[in-house]
Amino acid sequence: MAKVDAAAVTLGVSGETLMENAGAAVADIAARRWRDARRVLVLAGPGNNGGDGFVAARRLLAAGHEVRVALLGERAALKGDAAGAAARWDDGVVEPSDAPFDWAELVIDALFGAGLSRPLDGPAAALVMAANASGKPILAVDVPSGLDGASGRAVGPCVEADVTVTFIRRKPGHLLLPGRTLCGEVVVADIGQPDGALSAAKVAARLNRPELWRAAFPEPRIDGHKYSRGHVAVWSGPLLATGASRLAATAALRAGAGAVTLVGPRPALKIHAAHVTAVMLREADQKAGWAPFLADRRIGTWLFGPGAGTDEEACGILDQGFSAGGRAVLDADVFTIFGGRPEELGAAIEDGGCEAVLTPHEGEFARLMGERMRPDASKLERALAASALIGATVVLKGPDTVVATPDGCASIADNAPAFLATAGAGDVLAGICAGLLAQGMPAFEAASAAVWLHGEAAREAGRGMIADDLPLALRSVLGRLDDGPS
Ligand SMILES: NC(=O)C1=CN([C@@H]2O[C@H](COP(=O)(O)OP(=O)(O)OC[C@H]3O[C@@H](n4cnc5c(N)ncnc54)[C@H](O)[C@@H]3O)[C@@H](O)[C@H]2O)[C@@H](O)CC1
Ligand SMILES: Nc1ncnc2c1ncn2[C@@H]1O[C@H](COP(=O)(O)OP(=O)(O)O)[C@@H](O)[C@H]1O
Ligand SMILES: [K+]
Repeated sequence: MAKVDAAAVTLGVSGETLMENAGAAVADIAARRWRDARRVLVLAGPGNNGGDGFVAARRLLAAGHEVRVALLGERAALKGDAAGAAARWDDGVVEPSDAPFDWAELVIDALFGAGLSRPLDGPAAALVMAANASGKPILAVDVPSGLDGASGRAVGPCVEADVTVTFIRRKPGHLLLPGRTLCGEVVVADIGQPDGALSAAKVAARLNRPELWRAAFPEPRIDGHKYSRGHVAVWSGPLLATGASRLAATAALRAGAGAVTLVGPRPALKIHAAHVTAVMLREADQKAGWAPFLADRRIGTWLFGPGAGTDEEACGILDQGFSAGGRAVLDADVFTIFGGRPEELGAAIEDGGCEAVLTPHEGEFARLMGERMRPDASKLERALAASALIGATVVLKGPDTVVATPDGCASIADNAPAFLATAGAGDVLAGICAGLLAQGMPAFEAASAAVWLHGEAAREAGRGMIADDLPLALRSVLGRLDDGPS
């Protein structure tokens, strides 16, 4: 944002104008969201975030509110645009220890924004804790003070906001946990930045919404047939572990793959046969495994991991997949098989000439990556680093699922409901992803679309859903996608 700011100034919009617009947006949202709040307490910090607070204070006063400003630091020490904004605030300021929380009906947190450089301590920490303890509604400017906007981490005390008004674009910290929960509702305000200012910053991550991947979403063709819609082979678990692969296979079919085959040993197939109809079954003998099938039918996409096991046989089957090349979705047991050896996983993917998508949850990710990640790296940085190291698209799952590619693209999702955390949900996600890859969708778009559809399917199915409900719920989600932008 500092680069965007600087570019805006070069393009003829001054920092003073940006700050005035930022403060005006804050005042406007405060007045609209809390119509009945007459008494507003603004907590202003020593930098430009505090400057935004002074602008908001002046505008709210002009609009008829009673306003008090508690300033952290000396008024005379303010610099640049913040000093200008404070100079246009004609009233006095109070010491942080005198901040009138009992009097206030709304608190505006303009202590620290993008310039936070270390955990809050001393008077800043005390003020944040007092704000949280006050029980009054809090509107945070840019980010809740104490939150690192780049990572979503709060290493020290942090404001727990009801609404956060940020500028120009959401930052990763508004989406990554715990940031998302500390922000409350996030409102993005335009502050008159000139066209072209944003291109000054390399935007690595985007919010996962259909706009991101809709153009690459596969459309069935009138002259198509089932094999032109892609054929997915899913390796089945053994007799007593068939459910996971069956969930994945069903989801791949619902996601639009033309054909899906579960491949595995006969005893397992007998269980599958009692459950599935449209999904095909193919026996693979222990020795030859699925190599002949993958080669014979020119299966373009294969999925391995859910319920697969980690024994010697499973490892052999996985090797055969790599040798077959094509597109691969690797999940679950793959991260145990390659635990602590991500480079070797990368080499196997490269040697096979595969295009791979990996779908670990945090536990599997840690198992796979061992000690390789910096402890303070954000979820976004970790997914990007793993993706670059392994040479595969990485879907790092959770409430804030990140999709990352080796060339540095990323999406962050915010649409999964908390009740999606249920056994088998991950298998369904892997299946949706395979179904989209099989239809020729590029890996980043396919993985991002799969994550979004998965979250929407859970919302559609509603509370009480189980993983088995998700594939069917995809129908109405896909139907809405056809209706246009959501
Ligand atoms: N396009 C933009 O980027 C715009 C940014 N604006 C505002 O400017 C803010 C960024 O301003 P700044 O870069 O001045 O940064 P901040 O105002 O977030 O904070 C910087 C100040 O806080 C001090 N500080 C940092 N961490 C501290 C800690 N833990 N304890 C005590 N003091 C600490 C620094 O020494 C510095 O004085 C944004 O968050 C936003 O609110 C808007 O005014 C206008 C447009
Ligand atoms: N708190 C949460 N809120 C929303 N979605 C979640 C949450 N926790 C996990 N998920 C999602 O639920 C799914 C669980 O997958 P996973 O852990 O692999 O389960 P399983 O192995 O049982 O299939 C993932 O898609 C993950 O992103
Ligand atoms: K703030």
